[in-house]
Amino acid sequence: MSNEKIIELKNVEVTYREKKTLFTYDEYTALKNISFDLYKGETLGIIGRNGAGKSTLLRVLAGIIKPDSGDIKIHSNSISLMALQAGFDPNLSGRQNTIFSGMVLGHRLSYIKTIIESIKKYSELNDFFEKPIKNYSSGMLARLGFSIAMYTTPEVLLIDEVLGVGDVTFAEKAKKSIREKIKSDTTVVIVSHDEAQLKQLSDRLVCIENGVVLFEGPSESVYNKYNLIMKLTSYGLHLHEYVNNNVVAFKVDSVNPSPNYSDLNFIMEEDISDVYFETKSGHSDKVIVKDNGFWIRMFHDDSYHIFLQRKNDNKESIKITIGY
Ligand SMILES: Nc1ncnc2c1ncn2[C@@H]1O[C@H](COP(=O)(O)OP(=O)(O)OP(=O)(O)O)[C@@H](O)[C@H]1O
Repeated sequence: MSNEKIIELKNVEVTYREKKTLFTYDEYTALKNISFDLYKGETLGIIGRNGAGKSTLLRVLAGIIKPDSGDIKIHSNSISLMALQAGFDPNLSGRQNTIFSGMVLGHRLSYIKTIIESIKKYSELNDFFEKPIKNYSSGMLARLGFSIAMYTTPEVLLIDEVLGVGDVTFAEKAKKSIREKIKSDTTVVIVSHDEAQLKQLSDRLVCIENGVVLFEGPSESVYNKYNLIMKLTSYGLHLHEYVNNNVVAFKVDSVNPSPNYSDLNFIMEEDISDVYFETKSGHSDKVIVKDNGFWIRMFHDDSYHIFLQRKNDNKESIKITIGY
């Protein structure tokens, strides 16, 4: 990874508009105030639950969607979005779509002709490669998209949920190829629900929730915070706010819910000296920290501001706000 920025996003906002009646529209803001930079050669993972805005973000990075407001600077003319059914013409064959995709990526026809048989072989589509892709299954489409991206070597490869495509053998082959791309100069952005694998492959993770970047930073740290949200929400609790400086990781180790309260056990990755909380209803107290973990009892009719104080750092406290 270098210090050279390949894509820069500043306060990007995207709103989908669907016509309702002649004069009215349904609007949905899928991305709000998104700012981050993508660096040359890095592998960035994007995590977030269903509907968080991940695919929309990839489409913005690919230049397919223009932001409604904010700024995007793309310093590359070779970006490939690998997604199920991205940018293919359903009436053209696999071969014709391959040629078309290659040309969109800036390759000459003579060059595409030298790699097209390798793409066909890699895709394992055999005779289907010559047939219109409208007859393909979603796994076959993904295999075609994947194979094209592997051989046309874009400078930036955006991968949307296609790591586990096809049968087990193809999926394994695909993962191996991705690892090779990651080792090369290619800049890779991956969206996947296989979070453990995402953590393994990525240098950095961005976690989005409801269209905003919630956390961004080293994979392990972001992954742990994301797990925290998942765990809290699976028990009906909401994480309202999280304020820190990006490097602290913590997870909820166990939760014992009762009808009136949840006992939450937080485990911290680094040295904390103090924890105290305040509730919306005005209750506040100190919490005992032991082996970098602490329990907190959260009553369901309140929400909690939890302040974590790091050891050797008197100035900075981390604040999380959780509640129903
Ligand atoms: N073309 C569209 N028109 C209207 N709303 C859309 C459109 N595409 C996406 N959305 C909405 O925007 C939000 C973000 O969608 P997006 O596909 O980016 O989420 P995602 O994080 O990729 O989800 P998933 O993990 O389920 O694929 C969702 O609420 C979705 O319903």
